[in-house]
Amino acid sequence: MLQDPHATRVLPLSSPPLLTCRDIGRQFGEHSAVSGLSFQATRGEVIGLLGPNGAGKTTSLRMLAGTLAASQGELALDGEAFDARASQRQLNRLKQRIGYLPEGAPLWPQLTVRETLDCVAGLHGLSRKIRNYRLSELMERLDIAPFANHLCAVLSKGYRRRLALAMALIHDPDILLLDEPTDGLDPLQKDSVRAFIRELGRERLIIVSTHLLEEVPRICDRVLVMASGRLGFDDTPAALAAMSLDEGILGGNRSGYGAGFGATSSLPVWRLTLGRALNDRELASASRLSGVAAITPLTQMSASSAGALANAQADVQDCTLRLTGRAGQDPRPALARWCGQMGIMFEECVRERGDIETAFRLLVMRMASEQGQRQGQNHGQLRERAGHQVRDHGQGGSP
Ligand SMILES: Nc1ncnc2c1ncn2[C@@H]1O[C@H](COP(=O)(O)OP(=O)(O)OP(=O)(O)O)[C@@H](O)[C@H]1O
Repeated sequence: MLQDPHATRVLPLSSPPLLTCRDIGRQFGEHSAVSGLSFQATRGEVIGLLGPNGAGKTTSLRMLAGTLAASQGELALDGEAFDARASQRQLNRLKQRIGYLPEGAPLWPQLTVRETLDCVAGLHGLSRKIRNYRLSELMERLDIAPFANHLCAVLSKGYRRRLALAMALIHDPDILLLDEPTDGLDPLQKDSVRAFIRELGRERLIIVSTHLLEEVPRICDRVLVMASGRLGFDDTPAALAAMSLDEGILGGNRSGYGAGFGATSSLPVWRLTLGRALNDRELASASRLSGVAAITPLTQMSASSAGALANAQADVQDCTLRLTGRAGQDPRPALARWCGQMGIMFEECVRERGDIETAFRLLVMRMASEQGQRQGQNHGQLRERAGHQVRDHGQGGSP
């Protein structure tokens, strides 16, 4: 679903939020890097944080990790304030519950892998016994044990990333904030780290910022999409992928027959191939069949959507249609019968689940255009206000 910027996702009563983020924002001088970020999250969730370059992902993670103060809004961990309202002592205690893997995490080049982890564990105040146990466990799990006595200065990029992940995990935090955790890893290690993240996510809250969209359905059960510092989407990876099937996402011209357009992302969709193209009367008739919410020849989709979906739909023919079912209903039996009566070959009907890359592109384009409109309105209001001031000034100054 598209995010109402003022709404906070409501969690079931059985799972109280571990993290509450209410309207937080961060300004750098005049520039607003993040604004109005609101969401709640709980233990057991692995959340993907997506967005184009400069969207505000790292700034958000830094605020959640407590390494960057928010300029506005409220943050809470288990209901306890984790922001300017809290004392330094409270903040330090709560920070112990968070593990943060920053982008390009710095390492001490003159320390070995083991010394680095030992040092970080010491900073977290872990006892010698727990320290040794955690160290061996993490080095084994992240496949860095063979490099335990190597200096950080000589580690390859992938091994640096694995060590940085071990550093974020050494104190067994409840919340893990990972900024591009698989960056620089080879394909096998990517798979292994993704499996590890899923495993860790069973008992923790994990927020992962990534540009690797194929990673999202594999490790995340929820996705937040940001653009220009704002949150624009908060739902499951499947719901995001399904948005690529929703022609209405760009707010373009809808040429479908029947109801349901603009809300298709939550409805089942099929790609239907018939023996011949349908004329307008036939399309109207098919759209009234039981279980059909909408039926549209793919070639009639709006130019903007067709352009954005060009890769997936380069070969569309007039006899290929998008069939959208009503919620909880299967439109195929009625449609197959209707085709039989009309003497039209019902060639193929394939369920479409959408693709996350197309959906992401469409969503970000839409968010950018909404942002442009907002800025246009703001400029308009500013111009209007300036006009009033000039007029007021003129009136006040006239004799
Ligand atoms: N310390 C800073 N001082 C000034 N501007 C900053 C600072 N940190 C971030 N910004 C700006 O805030 C915006 C958001 O940056 P941020 O790094 O959070 O984006 P991002 O989504 O993580 O981007 P990327 O995907 O490229 O890593 C950018 O315009 C960036 O230039």
